[in-house]
Amino acid sequence: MVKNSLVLAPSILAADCAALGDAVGKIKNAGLKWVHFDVMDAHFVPNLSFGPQFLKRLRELYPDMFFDVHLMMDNPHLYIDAFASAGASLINVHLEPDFPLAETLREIHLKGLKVGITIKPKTSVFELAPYLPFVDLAMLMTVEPGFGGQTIVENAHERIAALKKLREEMKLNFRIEIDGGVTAQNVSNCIKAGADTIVAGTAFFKHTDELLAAIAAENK
Ligand SMILES: O=C(CO)[C@H](O)[C@H](O)COP(=O)(O)O
Repeated sequence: MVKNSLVLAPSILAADCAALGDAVGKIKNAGLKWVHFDVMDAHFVPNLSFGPQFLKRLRELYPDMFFDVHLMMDNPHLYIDAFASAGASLINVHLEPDFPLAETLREIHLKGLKVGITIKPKTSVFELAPYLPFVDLAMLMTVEPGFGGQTIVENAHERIAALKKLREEMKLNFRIEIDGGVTAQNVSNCIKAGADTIVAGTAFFKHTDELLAAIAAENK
């Protein structure tokens, strides 16, 4: 059975956008290594966020942090080079848009980065299967992507458990990441269902101590 270490990846989407450097500092001071970057193109999702130049500057300030880059974009393959050069540690692309997905996963891997794939809440977990042998991490969006601060979808636990079962059946060991609506109150059940990599924006930046305590309780 796969037992990946538990990782909390705070999303800086929920931080003060005028002080992103301080936000990464807060993550580091909490003893965490992963930082989640939500990149939005106003096409795949109805919102815009940050581009590679933000990542590049934060990489200069924080050379040792793990930058988990979630591309919510229709054409993510056109930006792999830019985000890799800017300092991404992992690049995560969605399954849903029409672009050369398999080639893009290979390109991310060949650049020496960790490879992630993501699905929206209404996409079947089983659609991930052909790509799972080629990724280090599979992420389930637990809200409709585009905005922070939403409520977690009702079937999050079932979807996490289904992905965990698929991972066991396929004898793989990719990480299972969840993103959206995670709180100190619901994180334990998500971890029990099989999530090992937790993205949290609002909960981390607004309720830091409660979230860290809830995760620490599951990490014993
Ligand atoms: O990908 C995202 C939105 O598309 C965010 O990462 C996600 O919603 C996390 O934010 P919060 O923890 O505030 O729900």
